[in-house]
Amino acid sequence: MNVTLLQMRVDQDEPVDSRRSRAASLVRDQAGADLVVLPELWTVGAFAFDDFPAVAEPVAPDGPTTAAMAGAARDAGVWLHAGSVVERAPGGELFNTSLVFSPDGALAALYRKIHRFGFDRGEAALMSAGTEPATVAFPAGKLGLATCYDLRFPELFRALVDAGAQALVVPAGWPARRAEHWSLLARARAVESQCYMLACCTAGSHADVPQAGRSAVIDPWGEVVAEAPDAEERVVSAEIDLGQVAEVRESFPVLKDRVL
Ligand SMILES: O=C(O)CCC(=O)C(=O)O
Repeated sequence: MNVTLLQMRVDQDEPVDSRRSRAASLVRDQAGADLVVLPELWTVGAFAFDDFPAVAEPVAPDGPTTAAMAGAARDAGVWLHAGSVVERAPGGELFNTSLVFSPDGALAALYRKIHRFGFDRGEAALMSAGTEPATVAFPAGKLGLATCYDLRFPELFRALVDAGAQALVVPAGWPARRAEHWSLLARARAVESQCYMLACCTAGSHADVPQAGRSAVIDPWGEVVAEAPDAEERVVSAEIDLGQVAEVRESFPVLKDRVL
């Protein structure tokens, strides 16, 4: 199957509405792919905390990002992991919520980021934490969902493996300053989970935080199959075979030796 990561530029001088249209058109350009992935909080920028309340939107058919991404998935005929949005939940709280659409434009899954970044500031102060790990089954296999800072918490990935994930999808707005951590942890989670890793980060710079880019497709042996070389806007595509997950787990059965 073909997977395509859209490493979009998120710069604060581009209005949110025009970036939303641009994202929809980038997705439409990927007709023929099986799965397309966008980064974390690409509408506003993961570090543009001051703007979160103003862009917060419901996950509802008429929410602007839900509507645009459902339409783009349908037009392109692809499974779309639409990265994440600042969700305003019915009770008023904000969540960092990832959305997955099927090729008919239906919302197939949502995942509210469990580990919020910022310690006692930024996202951690403004947003509520999700509580449920999430997977989504699609024709080729099962995706496990996580978001950015979640990558630092291997226990979440163990839960996703136990739930049957064969590919882990991690949208991010990871800062360039810790780009080595991003690449290292993405590979580590692929190796320890014996899963594909689809790690899609933003490009550009917003709120004075240059982004890491370096989006990557990593196989269950930890080999990098495709990777953006930098933090420019890039389309990263790869052919993957989810059957390799079972092969790697059978030929090198470390997951069977888990004790805890
Ligand atoms: O863990 C990190 O270094 C970055 C995490 C982050 O930027 C985020 O979760 O938005």
